[in-house]
Amino acid sequence: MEGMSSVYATSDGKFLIQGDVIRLGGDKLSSIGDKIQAAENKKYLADLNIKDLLVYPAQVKSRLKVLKYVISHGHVVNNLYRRWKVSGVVQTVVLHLIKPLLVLRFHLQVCDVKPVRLAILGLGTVGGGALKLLQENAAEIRRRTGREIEITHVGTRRPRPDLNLPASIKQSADLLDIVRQPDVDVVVEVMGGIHPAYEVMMEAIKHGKQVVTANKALLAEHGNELFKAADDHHVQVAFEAAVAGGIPIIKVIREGLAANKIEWLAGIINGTGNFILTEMSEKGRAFADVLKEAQELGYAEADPTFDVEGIDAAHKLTILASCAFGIPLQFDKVYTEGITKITAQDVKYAEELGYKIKHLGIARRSSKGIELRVHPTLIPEEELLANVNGVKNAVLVQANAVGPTLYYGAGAGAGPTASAVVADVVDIVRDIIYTEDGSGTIPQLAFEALSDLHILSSDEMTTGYYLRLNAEDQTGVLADVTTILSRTGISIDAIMQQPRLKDLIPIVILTDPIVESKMNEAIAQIQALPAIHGEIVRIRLELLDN
Ligand SMILES: NC(=O)C1=CN([C@@H]2O[C@H](COP(=O)(O)OP(=O)(O)OC[C@H]3O[C@@H](n4cnc5c(N)ncnc54)[C@H](OP(=O)(O)O)[C@@H]3O)[C@@H](O)[C@H]2O)C=CC1
Ligand SMILES: N[C@@H](CC=O)C(=O)O
Repeated sequence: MEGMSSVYATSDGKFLIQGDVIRLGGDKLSSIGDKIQAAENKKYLADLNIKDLLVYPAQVKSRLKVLKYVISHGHVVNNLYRRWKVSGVVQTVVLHLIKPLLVLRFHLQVCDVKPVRLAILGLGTVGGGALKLLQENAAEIRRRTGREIEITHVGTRRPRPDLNLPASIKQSADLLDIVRQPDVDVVVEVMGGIHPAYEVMMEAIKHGKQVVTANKALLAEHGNELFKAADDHHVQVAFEAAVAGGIPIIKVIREGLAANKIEWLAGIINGTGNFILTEMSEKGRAFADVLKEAQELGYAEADPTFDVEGIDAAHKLTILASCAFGIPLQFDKVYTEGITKITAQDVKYAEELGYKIKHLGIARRSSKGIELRVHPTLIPEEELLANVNGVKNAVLVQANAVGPTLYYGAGAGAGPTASAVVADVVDIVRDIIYTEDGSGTIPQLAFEALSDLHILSSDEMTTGYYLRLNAEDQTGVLADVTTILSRTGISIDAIMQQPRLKDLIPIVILTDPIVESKMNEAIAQIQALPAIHGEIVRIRLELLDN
């Protein structure tokens, strides 16, 4: 038995420890060491009502810690008191339970086996999806957590008889009241928006409830306050669903890549935007028509300008960067550009040069600080990211030990997002079972301490460029343009003259990476040339190769 790390028990009254021994409940303890056979220990163990106990893998390492655990869980012990009519002080009771196990180098946790109770706030695409998933996969989830999950409340703005909810689930529009209820352990906030979501989440945290949310807007803009409040109240705010839908990218960055220094990440992180770009470029469909379909499919935000103007991607990038670099959430410092200005003409020219235009969120660390930017980007057509289409998202992460890794999957929609929401619920149920207060063992934003690294302004960011200008058909114009670029220190990677359009010659130039302030300077000078007409189009370009 020595060195054995885990203790297991079933909740049906039969209790089993792997290895040499053990069975409790109706049966007597048998064939353990001398010490556990001592009359005193035997008495307490034999008297246990095992139905009320679960025993889990070793968590506590010392007798002192065990005592601390017991004291902080007085309510559990009090239940045992009542049920077993045991007299004496709490610590004595539990020490007697624990003593034989310590002798054997096991560690025992005494837990209530009541279901973990959820309140789901918002029953739209994500909330409805989560409800369905919790019902459909209940048995599998129960097998994973070892604990029943029961939905006790749903928060809706209007009654939803169409959902045929069981009578045991209480429905209310008073969200603050729901999160104060004693029969709620975990609040799942999937209604979106800043208000009243912020107030409701704060109230839940103050009442010691664990929180799961898909609300990237709220986290990106008020996450620093919310995570602090959660830390102060020893609860978690879990948010896997807030970034890249069903891709478990938060877990990857926070846990899977924890040994690495992350250098940069670049991702397609808005499903609606990628769906629109794909349908437009592959099927020639109109922007408004595809957006309408994305809304019908449940992909778009309540306000779809968040999707098409890059705000949703900026919210997500804020969260990703915080977890990747250990910095506070700083949505206001993300350079943000959407997809509304991408034209079929630029998509065609980019393709002729061997590039695809994708809407990317990029977070990169350099010696000068951190770049946070969201914008349409030319990327080489052979890059995997260039071939991520429709509602799919993908995030490429460059980290110093593992190198580049790529994560791909559905970025929006009921099923994929519910998958992430329910995975967070599962993690929290496990934490409720295994940790002292359910507050979890992993820092919410991946680092124990956040550092205030400098976030670069857009002027300080460095990237390659695609420029399109319309020039009069005159000798010397191209020479003037290239002279300005070279005087500003910008090196040209490719140059392409297109057939005349309405008396003007479209000229496309690709440049090597250059700091944006220099590019602004060059564009201003080129724009001032008398032979250049209309606004110069600039799209950033990334090779994603370092
Ligand atoms: N859709 C997706 O693919 C994804 C969405 N998310 C995020 O998940 C959250 C929910 O999105 P989604 O499900 O698409 O949104 P929906 O608009 O489909 O659903 C939101 C639900 O919340 C309800 N609601 C809104 N405000 C309140 C309120 N004050 N009181 C009670 N109920 C309220 C709405 O009620 P009513 O029906 O009355 O309007 C609706 O049922 C958002 O934060 C979103 O950004 C994250 C990842 C993917
Ligand atoms: N509107 C969002 C939904 C998921 O986050 C998107 O389209 O990506």
